[in-house]
Amino acid sequence: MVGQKLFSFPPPGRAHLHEEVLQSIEQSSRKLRVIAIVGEGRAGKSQLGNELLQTNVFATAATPEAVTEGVDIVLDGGRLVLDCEGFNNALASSRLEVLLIGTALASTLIFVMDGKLSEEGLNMLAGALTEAQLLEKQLPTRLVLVVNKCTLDYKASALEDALAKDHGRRDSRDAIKRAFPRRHFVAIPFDPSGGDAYQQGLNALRAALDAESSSELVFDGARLAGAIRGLSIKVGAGDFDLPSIHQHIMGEFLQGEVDAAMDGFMRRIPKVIEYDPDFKVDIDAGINLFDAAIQRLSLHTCSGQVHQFREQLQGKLEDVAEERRTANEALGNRTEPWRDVLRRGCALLSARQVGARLVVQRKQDLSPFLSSPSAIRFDTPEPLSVRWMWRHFHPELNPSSHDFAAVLNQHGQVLAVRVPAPALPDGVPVPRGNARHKAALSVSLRSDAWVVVVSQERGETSVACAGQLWDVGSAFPDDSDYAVHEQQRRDLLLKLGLLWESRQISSKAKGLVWYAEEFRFLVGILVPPGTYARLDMWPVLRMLADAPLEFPAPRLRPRTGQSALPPASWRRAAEWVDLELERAGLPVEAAAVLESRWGSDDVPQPEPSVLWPQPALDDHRSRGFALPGGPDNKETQKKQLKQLADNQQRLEELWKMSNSHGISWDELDTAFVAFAKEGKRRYAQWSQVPQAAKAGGDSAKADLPKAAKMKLECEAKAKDFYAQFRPSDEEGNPVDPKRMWPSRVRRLAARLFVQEKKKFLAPWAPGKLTGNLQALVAAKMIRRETHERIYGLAVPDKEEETKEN
Ligand SMILES: Nc1ncnc2c1ncn2[C@@H]1O[C@H](COP(=O)(O)OP(=O)(O)OP(=O)(O)O)[C@@H](O)[C@H]1O
Repeated sequence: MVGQKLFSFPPPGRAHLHEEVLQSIEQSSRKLRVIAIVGEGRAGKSQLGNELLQTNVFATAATPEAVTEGVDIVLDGGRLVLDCEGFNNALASSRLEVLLIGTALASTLIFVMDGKLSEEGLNMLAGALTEAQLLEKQLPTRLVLVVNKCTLDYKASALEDALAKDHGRRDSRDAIKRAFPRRHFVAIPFDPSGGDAYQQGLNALRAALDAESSSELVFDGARLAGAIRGLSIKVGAGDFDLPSIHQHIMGEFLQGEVDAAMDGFMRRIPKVIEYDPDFKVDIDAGINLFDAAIQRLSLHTCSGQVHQFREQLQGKLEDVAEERRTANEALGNRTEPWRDVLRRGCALLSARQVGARLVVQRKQDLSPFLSSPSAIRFDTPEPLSVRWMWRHFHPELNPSSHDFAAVLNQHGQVLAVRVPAPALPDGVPVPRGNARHKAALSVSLRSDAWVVVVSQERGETSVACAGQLWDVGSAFPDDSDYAVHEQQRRDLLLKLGLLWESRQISSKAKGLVWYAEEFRFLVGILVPPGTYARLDMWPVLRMLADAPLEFPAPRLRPRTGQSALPPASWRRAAEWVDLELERAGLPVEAAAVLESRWGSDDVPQPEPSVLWPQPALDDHRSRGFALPGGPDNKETQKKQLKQLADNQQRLEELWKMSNSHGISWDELDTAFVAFAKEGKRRYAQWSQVPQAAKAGGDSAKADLPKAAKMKLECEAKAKDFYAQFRPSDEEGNPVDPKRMWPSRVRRLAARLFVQEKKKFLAPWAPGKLTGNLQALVAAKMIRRETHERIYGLAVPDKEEETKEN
């Protein structure tokens, strides 16, 4: 460890910063406290520095000439020790700059006086603090005042006693007191041999340095290096003053605290993994971290600057909170209410073919568009409502404005109206559609805003973003199911994918949040919230993102309702046959001993007819003949093989002879009757007054058959659906949708009713009886044929075996 020169004063005497030395500070990975040793010339400052570091790093000599010139430094772990040139040696140049540099940078200032606590020394110290502004912006520096080479017997309270004296120069004493609320006094006796008394003095100095060190200003290396550079520029230029230097260093320090609070906050903030309906980000936690640091250092006196950095922190915290909130909302497929208002408004306008253009502000400021003379800017943003949209864009109600755009802020409030669009840039192909579409495209090319356009001619809603314009079809969904069609959805995603690329969003996770957000916005204009939760965009988004996501997709609900019944024969024939063979004790995987001859010339299949081919029966007959597992002795195996060959032959005869064995006429009859009876009962339930209500004769509604009740229900549903698009009448009361669009309501109600009826009577629909009976016959035949296969074989059924023996 050796002392290195940080500042020197080559002729003509301007401060010179040694960059190579500064770099060692800059690269330090630790937080640094700065101990600056300043004071009178030849007072033994370098020697004290050596004693504190317990090694000879700073040059000392018993000469009258100055030994230390400029500022030497030693980096010792978390401590940066500054040994500064003395200021009042008659044999050296007196440079106040050095005193200023030491005072400005110090976390702890060791001020050394030679031999006695002198008035001149106190004045020098106060001289560095005289400016009133400095006192406003003081650094939280500690003072350790050392009288070195002392021959007098000072009390520990000597400094306080001296500061309490009134010599008619209260100013400098007050300055010291206010600048250094934490101060210590140490006297070190004159002793060239370094005896006990000298060592005691040094111990007192070390104790003073260790006391309250937690409330000291600390810098990280890079920030401290930045502060020193700034300082050197000011000192080098010669026009420095302490307040500005302090302000500069203070700024660096506060910036460090802002970053530290930000880091602490980021560690505590909840991670967005799944949608949390109670998601909340408490930005006060981050502010509190900053406030705690300020309080620890008693920095209240520099309130102006602290306030400024506090506000900067608050801004950053709000940005993070907003980003997390958006991510959470995106995961939950939620949307703000205003988007629903916008969607309903567009739906109404497009239904009535009223043209409109709305610019929705996103991150980018839209002020340049609003500065046009025709634009009307609201002092307080107006809330958006369907009624507002209707009145504003209707050409008869508002002839002066309907051709211009209305601009909304991110919260869906109207910022300005009558906003004209800039011309389309050269070279951009003119989109189909009218002037509104061109205007929308042009705004979207110049900002990140979404522009929603309702076409007057076609009554269609389109959205422009980042120079892309696409129709979202009629926002008035005619389909009672509200679903966005698969193709339409793919189109949107594809276009969003292009946008994503064009935005060059670097982080995948951030990109996905953005993506989800855009998607939500777009779909939010198409369909009511809630219904599009099932559009299930996550799989698509994951497919698009080739890198693993930072947060997983929401867990998909496990599939329920899997039927315990054998699968329907006509759909999953092979599975049904497997189950049947297994039930009879025949291993499905075992290699067949005899191949099936079904379908060969010897055993031909029947001609195709209404009932043939039956897939399950065909599959069953095509399976090879296998032996059930049994005792492994040769005698029995031979017997078993013979039996199997007999079984096959017998079964083949059956195939040729009989077309519907295994089921009796009676069984078929019973099945037919059961089907018809159940169907009749179900139909009665649908179309007749319930028996209980007939007997009881209670309220009028209970008397109605299910069909009539359903009719009323469907009508109400249809009305509900159209109610969301209805405008209000002159008094502001919502208009009855049945009066407004009678035929639309009637049509939708009829369609819903037919759907319900189909659902209720589905199992008894025409053709179902044939299907049912066919399945029954096939099942019975397969059962009978399985019995033929295992007849006489040693299936793990002991009784059969004994019978044979
Ligand atoms: N307590 C002490 N008792 C006796 N001698 C001392 C004591 N402290 C320092 N000295 C001696 O004083 C001399 C000057 O010390 P040093 O070189 O450390 O002074 P300095 O303050 O660093 O000088 P400069 O202002 O030139 O940098 C040295 O010879 C040193 O041994």
